[in-house]
Order: sequence, then structure tokens, then C-alpha cells
Amino acid sequence: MPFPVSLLLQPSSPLLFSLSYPSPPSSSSSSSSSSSFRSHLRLAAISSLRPMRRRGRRSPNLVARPAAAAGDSEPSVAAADDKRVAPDLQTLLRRFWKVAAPYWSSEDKVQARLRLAAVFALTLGTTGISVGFSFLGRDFYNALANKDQEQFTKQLLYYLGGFAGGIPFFVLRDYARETLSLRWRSWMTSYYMQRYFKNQTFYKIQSQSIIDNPDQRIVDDLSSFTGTALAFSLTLFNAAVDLISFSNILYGIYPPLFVVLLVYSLGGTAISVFLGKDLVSLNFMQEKKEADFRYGLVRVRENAESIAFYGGEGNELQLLLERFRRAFENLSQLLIASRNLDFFTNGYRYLIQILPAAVVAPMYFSGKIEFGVINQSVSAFNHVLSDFSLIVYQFQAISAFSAVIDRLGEFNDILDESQPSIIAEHDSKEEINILFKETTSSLSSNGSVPHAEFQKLLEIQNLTLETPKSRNVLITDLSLEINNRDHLLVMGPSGSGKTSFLRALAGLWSSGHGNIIFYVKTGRQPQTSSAGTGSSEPMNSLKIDELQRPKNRRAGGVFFLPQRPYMVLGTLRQQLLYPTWTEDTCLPSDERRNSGNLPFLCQVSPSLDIPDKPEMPTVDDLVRVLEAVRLGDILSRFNGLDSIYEWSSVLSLGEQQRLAFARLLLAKPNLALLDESTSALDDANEAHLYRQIKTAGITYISIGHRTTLYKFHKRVLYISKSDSPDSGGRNWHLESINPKTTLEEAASPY
Ligand SMILES: Nc1ncnc2c1ncn2[C@@H]1O[C@H](COP(=O)(O)OP(=O)(O)OP(=O)(O)O)[C@@H](O)[C@H]1O
Repeated sequence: MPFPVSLLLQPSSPLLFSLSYPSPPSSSSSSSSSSSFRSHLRLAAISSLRPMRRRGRRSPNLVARPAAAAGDSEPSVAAADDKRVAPDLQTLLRRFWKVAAPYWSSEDKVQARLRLAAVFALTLGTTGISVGFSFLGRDFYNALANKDQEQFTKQLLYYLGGFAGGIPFFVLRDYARETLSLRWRSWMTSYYMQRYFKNQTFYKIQSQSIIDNPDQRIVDDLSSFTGTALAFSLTLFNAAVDLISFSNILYGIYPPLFVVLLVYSLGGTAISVFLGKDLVSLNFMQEKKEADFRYGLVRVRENAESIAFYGGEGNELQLLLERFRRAFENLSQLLIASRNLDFFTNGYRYLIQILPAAVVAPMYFSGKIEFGVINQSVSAFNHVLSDFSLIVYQFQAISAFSAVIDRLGEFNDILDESQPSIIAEHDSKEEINILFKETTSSLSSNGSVPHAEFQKLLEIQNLTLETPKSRNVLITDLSLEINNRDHLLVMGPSGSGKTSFLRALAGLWSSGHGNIIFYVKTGRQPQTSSAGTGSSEPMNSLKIDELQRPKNRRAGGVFFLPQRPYMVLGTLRQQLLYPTWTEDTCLPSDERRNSGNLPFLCQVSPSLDIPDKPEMPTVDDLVRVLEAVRLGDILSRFNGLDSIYEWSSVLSLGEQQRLAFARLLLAKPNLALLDESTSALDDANEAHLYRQIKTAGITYISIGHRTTLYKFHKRVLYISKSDSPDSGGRNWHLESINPKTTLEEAASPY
């Protein structure tokens, strides 16, 4: 009679499958959740080899260079590039909890918990089926050994019936787990993105190089995390249930076998932890280096024209190959570490396979047990071994998962509002205050709005502006007021701090001290509660409410036009609506339910919303505004408003600047900050655009070098380099512009 152990050692054997449904006894505790866990983690470990997992589009504005996270042990960015100290177990567990927990108490918690319960129930079902098959296998081989044909046929039919009934459990368990993982990932993606964009954190992360590749963490790490965490939990659960079920069987057959197995697996776990200790940091660095390489390629795509003009392809190729070389070297080290661990893991796995049959066979020969019990003991032994050896078998996968937890935990800590110090620009408590005062226009007794011309829009009090971190003083003790239509031109030598002044007004920089107060017209009647003044008296003049910290600069009716306009990915209509309106791309709620879409993917954070914004422009409005900025022809050139192009490539810089003015005219802000936003335009177009915004009643502060700008402004603020202050430490002076000043007379003041 052939002994089936040799068959058991061949994973491809169909007999082996039948004995230990649904997976080979030599590999795991019959748990496909375990193998799924392994495959999830493998994906993370060898993500470089799986382009399918890396296809998310990257934003052009993300972190280019690596950086050390605050609070980490790396002394410098450079050091962080090549070394990474693996976090201790406590930090990893804390980070895992902080990343994993929020979803299960979120607005989707009911669905989440129900689905999780279903997955666990199905997993329990599959373990029960495995146990059942262990007994079926025993009886099957007993019938075979006893040459009992009738019993054999019966067992065969049971077997087939068991398969037919069991397969749906396994398939549905995997499907339920994958769909739950996808739902969790969707929620997490929305949650992380909302926090990433909140309070302009994306800008702070980028401008201060706080962490590397946040985009990769959102796209890849979140996906790996949710898939793996779920599979890992199920693997643990499955292993626990499996252990209880099969320990009983094994212990019942021969107790010493159970004790040997326990000692063997504990020793194996300790050795694999020792051998694989470098894998976590190597996996972390692999994620980072792959992301750096991919980001380099995206930058080439985004800057294709500039690189082509420079003829810089040779340098680019060199730089990119260098990035790939770093990823390759790290992956080589990772493969060597994995190989060394594999030597041990494989030896560990197969060395002991013969043991149960060898130990139990004498009992069979002496007639104490039947032949089928040998099979059952081998099967139970492998189940218990796999359960006890979870760490040994999954060590590489666990280390890859630890790297994912580490990267996400670090990101989570940065986004966590409870730790604002991480993204503070400076250590000092002193900072520039940006405040909003609500001004409510009420009609006077004769029906007119009083003092509209002199309505204050902006007040700057004793502003001293410094660069972040390095704290070089750019502007000293600046005070000025901007009233309605009191257009201001800011001039000064290159590097003197003109753009930084606008950054301070926009709230992007806060290093320094002083107050910036925006006066916001609400158009509402005075209210008693929200502003907090407690007064409900109607007023015949401007009413100024309490100072409030702004939630969002745009909420205060301030609009910024940078020198190089930003073109969003999308249609011409979306270019025009940006950033004031977004087109709702979500389906109506009932359709959404039917199509299984997720409501949290359609949410817009309240902090990104703008109160009192103008009505969404109609098509006629959009066409009119294009004509107003002399861009009417692009409608026919690009087939209307709904065509999609790479707008930053197909429009000239001057055309992009005119498009930016179209956005401004549609948004109708109280105050516009224009940073050399007509620098690419000819004089005629520049004059035309300034006339347009003046007619629209928009007050503006412009930065510019050209003397042609004088005639569109009432005053000019000259900022000189802070190392050559004029007098009394101040490096600025303010002058009125004489409307009669001719271009010839307006000599450059610096
Ligand atoms: N993120 C930053 N960290 C530290 N220093 C910075 C940062 N960004 C700009 N600076 C420095 O601040 C100074 C002022 O820069 P800013 O861009 O405001 O100059 P500018 O007057 O607008 O120059 P230009 O006319 O050339 O555009 C420069 O010396 C610049 O190098």
C-alpha cells in the first residue's frame, strides 16, 4: 500500500489538495486568507516589480526631494536618504492603531462593521469546512486501506458534495474581504486627502520638505495598508480558530507530537526575527526610492518643453538613472536579506514534515490506530505548525507591512491637527496674525451706501516679514491701508521680498510679526450671534464685527494671480471655473446608491468651500469673459468649452495669463493680489486687462518691474533689499503716483 506522505510534500498534488482543503498542508493552515495576506504584503515588498500597482497619476506640485520627518531620528535630509532606523514595536503598534482605527468609527461605520462581521463569519465557515475535510480525508483513506469499496464510494461522494458546498464559502469570503478592503481604502483616501488639503498643509509639506512623496503614501501605501491589514487580521483570526480546532485533533492522536511542534515553532520564530531584522528599514527605503524615481519621471513629463529647449535630456537621463540605481541597489540588498531568510524558512518548513508520519507510524503498525489517522495527523500537524509559525512564514510580508505602517503613521502624525508644531514654520511663538473683520454695509437713511470709495479693504500694522526657518528679515515694520479702488503697485529689486509680501498676505508665510487685517463685505444685515458683538442694532454706517481668524483666504474675497498661471487638468470650462467653483462630478444620490458609489468620495471639506461666492457662471458668461480677455478665438481653436487639452502646453504663457484674468473677472473678489501676472503680455494687452478689472470694481495690489504699470495704480510701495535699509531700519517707502506721470518721467526707483 503506497504511503501518501511523499505526495503530501508536493504542493501540486491533487491528492494533497483533497487532504487539506483548500490549501496545501505544507504551506499554511489551510487558510487562503493567509495566502492572500502574503500576496498583499508581497505586493508591498516588491512593488517595484508591479507596474499595475503604480499607475496613479502624480501631481506636479509634490515634494521633490527626500526629507527627514520631524521627530525622527535622522539627523539630516541627506542621512535620511540612505539610512532609516526601523521603528520599535511600540511605535509601530501605536501607528498601526492611529491609522487603522478612524474608519471603524466613521460615518461609514455601520457598513464597515457589518461587512467585517460577514467576512469573519465566512472565515469561520471556511475553517469549519477545513476541519470537516480533515475527518473526511481520514475516513476516505481508511476505506481505501480496508479495501471497502462501498464505503470508499460513499466517502468519495461526500467529498464531492463537500467541495460543491464549500467552494462558495471560500470564494465569497475572498470577495467580501476584497470589497471591504476597497471601501476602507476609499474612505481612507478621502480622509487623508481632506486633511492633506486642509489649512494648505500640502503647501507646508512641500515648501518645508517635511516628508518624502506624500502622493505615494496616499496612492500606494493606503492601498497596501487596507488590503494587508484586513488580510492580516483574518489570518490571525483564522490561525487562532484553526489552532484550537487542529490542536485538539493532534493532541488527541499523540500529545508529545504537539509539544515538539510548539518548541520547534517558538525557536523558529526567534531565529527568523533575528535574521530578518533589517527587512523593515530596507522595505521603507525601497518604497521611498521607487517613489523618488517615479517622481523624477513625472517632472520630465511636466517640464518637457523647458528640458527640450535646454537640450537637457542627457542630464535628465543621467539623473533619472542615478535615482533608479539607488532603488536598484536597495532592492538588491532587500533580495539578499530575503534570500538569507528564505534559506532558513524553507529548511524550517520542510525539515519537520516527515516527523508526524514517522512518530505515528509505529502506532499504526502495532494496530493502535487506523491508516486514515496517519493522514489526519499529518494534516493536523501542518495546520498547527502553520499557525504557530505565522511569523516565520510571513516574516518578509510582515516587514513590508511594517514599512507601510511606518510611512503612513509618519504621514498621519504630520496631518494630525493635534500636532501643529510639526508643520510650524518656526520655533518662535511670535508670528504674523491674519485677521478678518466682517463689514456689513447697511443703507443710510437716504438709501445710499456711505463712504463706499473709502471703504477699507486691508490694513497692515507693523508688519515685519522673515523667511521661514532661516528667518532673514525681508520687510521691516510696514504699515499701510488699502481702501476700495486704492490700487497699489509693489516694486523693488529682485529678491527683495515682493512675492514674499504677497505670500504673507495670502497666509502662506507667517514668520515675523505684525497684523494683516482684511475687511470683508458680507452684504448681510448685522447679526447678533455669529460675530459675537452682541449688538442687534441696525447701523447707518459700516459695521465692524469682532476680529476673526479666517478659515480660508478665499473666504475673505481675496484672489491671487501668480506669475506663472496654474492650469488644471481638465476642460476649458474647468480652467475658467478654477478655483472658485468645481463641477459636481458625483451622480445624484439614488443613482450613486445603485451603482455602489461611495458618498464620502463626493464630499468637499467645508474649509474648502467659499461662503457667499457668486453664482456659477453660465455658458454665456464664460464666453463673454473669454472675449473680455481677448481669448474668444480659443473656443473655436479647441472645439468649445468641454475639450480637454494639456493647457499649459497648448496655450502660450501670455494666453495663460489672460485666462487667469478671466478667472479673476468671474470670481469678482474684493481684492486681487497680482504677482507679475501680466509679465508675458504686450503693453496693449496689459492695459486692456487692467482696464477690465478696474471696470469690474476689483481693487488690486500688483507686483511688477515695468514702469508701464504706474498708470493703473494710485500708490507705489518700494521695497529695497533688507541689507540696505533706508532709514530707521525700514526698508520700504510709499509714494502716491502722479496721474500725469509719463513713462519717460517714471525712472526706475532702485
Ligand atoms: N521658501 C523659502 N525659504 C527661504 N527663503 C526663501 C524662500 N523662498 C524665497 N526665499 C528667499 O526670500 C527672498 C525674497 O524672495 P521673493 O520671491 O519674495 O523675491 P522677489 O522680490 O519677489 O524677487 P523677484 O523679483 O526676483 O521675483 C529671496 O532671497 C529668496 O531667496
